Amino acid sequence: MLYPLLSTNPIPLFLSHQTPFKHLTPTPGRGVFATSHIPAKTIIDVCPVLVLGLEENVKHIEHTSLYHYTYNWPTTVPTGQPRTTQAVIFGLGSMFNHSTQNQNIVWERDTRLQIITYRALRDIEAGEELCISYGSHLTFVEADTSAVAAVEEDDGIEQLNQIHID
Ligand SMILES: C[S@@+](CC[C@H](N)C(=O)[O-])C[C@H]1O[C@@H](n2cnc3c(N)ncnc32)[C@H](O)[C@@H]1O
Repeated sequence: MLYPLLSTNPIPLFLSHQTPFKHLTPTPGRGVFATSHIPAKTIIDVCPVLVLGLEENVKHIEHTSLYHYTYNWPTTVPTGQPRTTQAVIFGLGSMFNHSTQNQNIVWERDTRLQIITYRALRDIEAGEELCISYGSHLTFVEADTSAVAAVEEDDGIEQLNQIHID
């Protein structure tokens, strides 16, 4: 069953439980797929986020399913020290699966505007799943067990530096 995602987004995408690429290990659950060619550097989506309080996250969210749909988000405690909390991503951002081997989407936080921008890392062909990197501290076993570990410091903060944006 394919769910078209065209109503609010000009990029041709669909949400599905299946990958049409048999040589790729399918990721569990739903994922986002391209319905036609997407050129490198295309902005896929700009998603607003809900930044969770540190205490709210530890006391509540970590004990719920929502925990699997949050991103690390930098924050500052009242004493001025930097800390990492979590943020809920609205829209497509919560539906991208992780891939070490086949990452084709990069993302960048804007902590002032509280948004995340997703962009094509390279040309993406019709039928390919759009995958991001969740970084190196996964809370699940990656479906593609042949994947090599992600670079330790790569938690997505500097990912847009990997591509040159004109
Ligand atoms: C943000 S959700 C992604 C959407 C999710 N597949 C769904 O159907 O709602 C993150 C969850 O997807 C699963 N997931 C994402 N990438 C994966 C991968 N490479 N291998 C195994 N599970 C993955 C994990 O259960 C993870 O906690």
